[in-house]
Amino acid sequence: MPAPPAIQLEGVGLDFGAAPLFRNLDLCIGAGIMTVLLGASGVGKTSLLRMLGGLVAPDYGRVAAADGQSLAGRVAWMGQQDLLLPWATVMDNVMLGARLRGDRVDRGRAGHLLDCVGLSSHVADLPATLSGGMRQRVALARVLYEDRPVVLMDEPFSALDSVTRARMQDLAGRMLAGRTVVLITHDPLEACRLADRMLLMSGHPARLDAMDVPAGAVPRAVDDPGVLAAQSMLLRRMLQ
Ligand SMILES: Nc1ncnc2c1ncn2[C@@H]1O[C@H](COP(=O)(O)OP(=O)(O)OP(=O)(O)O)[C@@H](O)[C@H]1O
Repeated sequence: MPAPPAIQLEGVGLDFGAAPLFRNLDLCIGAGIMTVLLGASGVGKTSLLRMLGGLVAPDYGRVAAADGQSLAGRVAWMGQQDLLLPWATVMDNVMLGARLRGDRVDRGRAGHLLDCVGLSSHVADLPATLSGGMRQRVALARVLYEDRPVVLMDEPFSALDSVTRARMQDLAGRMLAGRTVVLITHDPLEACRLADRMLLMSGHPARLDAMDVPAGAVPRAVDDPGVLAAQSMLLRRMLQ
C-alpha cells in the first residue's frame, strides 16, 4: 500500500442556505491514524467527511492531501447507506469497485473478507435477502477489499447488534491500522475503542475540540478500564 497521507483543511467554509456550517476551519487529519468524529445530529459531521472525500467542495478555503498529490483514487468510502447493487450477489458487491474500474478481480480475497465479516455462507445471496446489519457487513468487506490508504466511514456499524458491532470494531481496528481513517460515530464506546485521535464537533458554525484518548493500541478491549472510564467522561461531555 502507498504511504497514507495526512489531509489538510485550510480556512474552510461551507454554507447550506443562510446558516454557515463551517467558517475558517483549519484542521489536519493525521496520516496513518484513526481519527474519530463525534457530535450531535446535524452538526455537520457527514458534510466534513464528504469534503474530505472530495464529494462536496468547500465554499471557501481548501482541502488537500499534505503530500501534495491528488486524493483521487486513494480514498475508500463507507457511507450511512450501504449502496449495495440490488441485482449483484454479495461477492460481486464486494468486488464492485474493481469491476467498475476494469481491474482484475480477486475472488479469493473477497471470499476471505466475507469470511472475516461472518458472511461466508451468503456469498451468492442478493442484498435484498439480507438484514440491515448483514448488508452493513458486506459494505465493510467492500471497503476492506478496496485496500486504499485513506478510508472514510460514516457510522459504519450503526445497524449492528452489540456483539457483532464489537467484532466488527475489532476487525476494522486491525485491518485499517496504518491507514488514514476518519470514522463518524454516535457511540462513545466505539470512539474509545477505536480512536487514535478523537474530535468532538459542536456549535454553528462548527468547532472541533480534541478529547482525551485512552492509552493502548487500537482496537482496545471492550472491558479495558481506561476505555470504560473515557467512555463515561465522553458521554458526560456529550450530554452537556
Ligand atoms: N446537500 C445539502 N443541502 C442542504 N443542506 C444540507 C445538505 N447536506 C447537509 N445539509 C444540512 O447541513 C447540516 C449538517 O448535516 P450533516 O449531515 O453534515 O450532519 P451530521 O452531523 O452528519 O448529522 P447526523 O449525525 O444526523 O448524520 C444539516 O442541517 C443538514 O440539513
